[in-house]
Amino acid sequence: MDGRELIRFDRVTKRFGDNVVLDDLEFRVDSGKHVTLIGPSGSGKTTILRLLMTLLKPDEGTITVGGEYLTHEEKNGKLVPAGEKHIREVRKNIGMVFQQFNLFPNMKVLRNITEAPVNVLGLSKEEADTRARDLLELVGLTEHMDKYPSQLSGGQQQRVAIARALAMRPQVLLLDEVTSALDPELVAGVLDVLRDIAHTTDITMLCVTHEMSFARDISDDVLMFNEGKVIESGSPDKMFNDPDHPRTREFLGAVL
Ligand SMILES: Nc1ncnc2c1ncn2[C@@H]1O[C@H](COP(=O)(O)OP(=O)(O)OP(=O)(O)O)[C@@H](O)[C@H]1O
Repeated sequence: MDGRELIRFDRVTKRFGDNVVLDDLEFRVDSGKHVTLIGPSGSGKTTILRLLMTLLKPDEGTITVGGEYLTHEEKNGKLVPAGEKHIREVRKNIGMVFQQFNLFPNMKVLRNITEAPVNVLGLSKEEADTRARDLLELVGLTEHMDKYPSQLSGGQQQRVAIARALAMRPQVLLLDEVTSALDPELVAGVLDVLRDIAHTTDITMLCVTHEMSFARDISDDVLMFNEGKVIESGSPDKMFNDPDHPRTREFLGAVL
């Protein structure tokens, strides 16, 4: 599966009013790769993840995931705006973990994880339960499956959110600053789980983070964003030790 293009942004422009957030943006992510997006606040990193989740639409350009257009579909050889059904199908391939864990507060941990596999993928309750139990083991929360989210720490809630995203077996996992709402002592536990997933599964990851040592550990590629464009990309070794672009050097000098 490695080496095949999974995500493609083709000349994508996104504006909010006069603010051009993404400017004719081109980039690709191959299947199985772990890519980290870095760059100053406001450079458009979260906007990219939100476009992939179809929470936003580009003003210009196209985005494909697994060769399928996200916001368009082909009908009679023509590209037309995608219908709800098409968007739902493409979205099944994409999991996202947000800064705020966004768990269902009225459901116990196990049910938080089984809900979408049952309702969206049509798994039986037993199949979804087995899948959820395996994932709870992976994130180290087996003994908490009968609790409500409010009975867990923020770090534990975030690990449930990771398990919930993985339960859909997405091709790509989007991670948006997943530790930035956590107390410092809870960050390591969440990053350890994500390192484990990055190193033991073939899931594609697209990650926005300020945790540079984590980015170094898991990334195949690091993309530096500035003013809506990728101004430099490369291996973590290259990007963190010897970046070419002055703006990258300046940014990393400020955050490392
Ligand atoms: N819904 C929105 N309406 C208007 N402007 C928005 C909206 N969402 C984002 N923006 C603007 O788009 C720009 C890029 O935001 P984005 O959140 O993608 O940046 P970012 O690189 O993720 O920043 P950070 O590191 O601070 O999270 C910012 O100027 C932001 O104010």
